[in-house]
Amino acid sequence: MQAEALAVGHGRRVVARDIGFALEEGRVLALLGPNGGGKTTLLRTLLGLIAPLAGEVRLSGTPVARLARREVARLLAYVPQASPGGFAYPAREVVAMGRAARLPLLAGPGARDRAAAEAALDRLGIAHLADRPVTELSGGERQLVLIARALAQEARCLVMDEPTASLDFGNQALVLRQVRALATRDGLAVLMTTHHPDHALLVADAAMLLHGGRLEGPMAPAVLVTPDRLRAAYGVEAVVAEVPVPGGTRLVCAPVVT
Ligand SMILES: Nc1ncnc2c1ncn2[C@@H]1O[C@H](COP(=O)(O)OP(=O)(O)OP(=O)(O)O)[C@@H](O)[C@H]1O
Repeated sequence: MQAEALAVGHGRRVVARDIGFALEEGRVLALLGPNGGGKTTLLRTLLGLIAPLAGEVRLSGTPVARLARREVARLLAYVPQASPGGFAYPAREVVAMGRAARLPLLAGPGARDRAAAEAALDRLGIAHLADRPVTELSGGERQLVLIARALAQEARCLVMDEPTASLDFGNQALVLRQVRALATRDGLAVLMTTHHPDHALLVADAAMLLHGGRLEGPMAPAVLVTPDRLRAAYGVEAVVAEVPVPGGTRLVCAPVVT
């Protein structure tokens, strides 16, 4: 996926301009930014749901605007936030819904589609949840089901809207581990929005910060995530420091509350 000289917004109101980045296979790109900074607006533009106000988004070299929705879905899979509620479909059925873009219109899933759904459940280590209604799953499990649904779509690029939102500490780590593995092991291109600069440091190859109508980056997370930038974007003091972890050290970002 590539964005070039992109301006995004609603109607005639520009939310951000001069946006440029390329997302490559095998890489995780994190999109940071304060509430109202424009992350959702940018994601919706990348998905072809709202038109760019300037510039263009290309998928496999073709402008998204020239692709039909089903073609976009074959190249790009969207993973929404896991919200409670919804219908009590078994996880297996929810994952099989990811095949819709690959089916002839009005056709039900066939053996190949069922196999792709099973493979996606397996890949995320949630095959044992296949028959459980998604409404009875934990937030982390539900998020993994939604990622599996995107995998079943067999697109090479995943766009995730805050995959760790409203997850507890353990489930955040569980989902982040899978996000990293999807890029490293499966060679997928992953763009994820996050409210946690630390998550960008933890799993992303590159990070971008959207605020004040501009996009900073992409650049290495360790270069982007600095106390000065976090103060400017979020109005908060933060420390970024090396801490020992098994096998070495890593940069950690934490807010300072006085
Ligand atoms: N449908 C819309 N019509 C007009 N303006 C909108 C619409 N949706 C969002 N906006 C405005 O666009 C700006 C960016 O909002 P957006 O939802 O993209 O930010 P965000 O970074 O995703 O925020 P959050 O982190 O809170 O989800 C805000 O000023 C918002 O009020």
